[in-house]
Amino acid sequence: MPLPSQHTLSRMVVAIDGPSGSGKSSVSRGVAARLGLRYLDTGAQYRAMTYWMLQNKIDIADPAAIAADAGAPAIESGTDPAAPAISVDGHDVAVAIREADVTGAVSAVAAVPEVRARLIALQRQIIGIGGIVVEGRDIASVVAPGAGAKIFLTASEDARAARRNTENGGGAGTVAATREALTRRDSVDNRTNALAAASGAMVVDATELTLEQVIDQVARIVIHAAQGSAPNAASQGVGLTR
Ligand SMILES: Nc1ncnc2c1ncn2[C@@H]1O[C@H](COP(=O)(O)OP(=O)(O)OP(=O)(O)O)[C@@H](O)[C@H]1O
Ligand SMILES: Nc1ccn([C@H]2C[C@H](O)[C@@H](COP(=O)(O)O)O2)c(=O)n1
Repeated sequence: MPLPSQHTLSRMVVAIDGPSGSGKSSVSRGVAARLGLRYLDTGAQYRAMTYWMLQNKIDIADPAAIAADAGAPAIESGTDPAAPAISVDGHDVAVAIREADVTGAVSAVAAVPEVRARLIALQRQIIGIGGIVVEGRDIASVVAPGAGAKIFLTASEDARAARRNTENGGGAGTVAATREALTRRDSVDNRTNALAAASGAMVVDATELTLEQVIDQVARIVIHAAQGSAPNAASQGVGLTR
């Protein structure tokens, strides 16, 4: 397959949405690295906002309190897929935002409209003229509805829980707990953003695919989109929503 011109790709916005643990970060970074694009993890920004709220003892059960401070933290995201970076008020929080306290609170913070308005504006500023893979929950539907390629990445709950459990170094006994936590977060997140494919998104089911196979499939979709042609969905095991 001929590659599109570098100019076309350099303006491309690739939106990757999907439920928790479906592989958005791993796939987005892999695709961005392969195609020479930037990378933005919007979930990390919601986590960074949540980290700041917890550090500053804001009551996360009180949406008005969260809203009042939504403009306070200075959040900066790096866009190198080889070294994703995130800082709050100048401090590197890449590790801290993955801790259980932030994971347990982030859905409540992300549901506050003032938080979303602030972070969506920041995301659009970073996206700029394009050349970027952006992952989250509302990228194709809200943040960048004009994205040149839209992917809804999914996988079965069992596969997502098993993969996350392996990542956390857990034994087989904790898969059920991981699955429950993941399902609970999806169900709260689903009230803020429907966890469903946006109009025009290609659905990629990663349940039976290796990470490398998913990156191949998504990179192919992006290249086809940049060439202005439709990929052969049937031969790639992907579906297009209209
Ligand atoms: N196709 C795959 N096969 C096997 N493991 C995978 C696959 N895709 C992702 N993984 C692994 O699954 C785990 C979750 O992936 P990742 O963090 O990329 O998901 P995510 O959708 O970004 O999650 P979250 O929304 O919670 O941030 C990681 O350990 C990753 O290496
Ligand atoms: N565009 C986005 C991205 C993320 N969120 C929320 C939902 C998640 O629970 C949380 C953390 O995201 P993750 O790091 O798990 O991908 O942030 C959102 O509402 N919109």
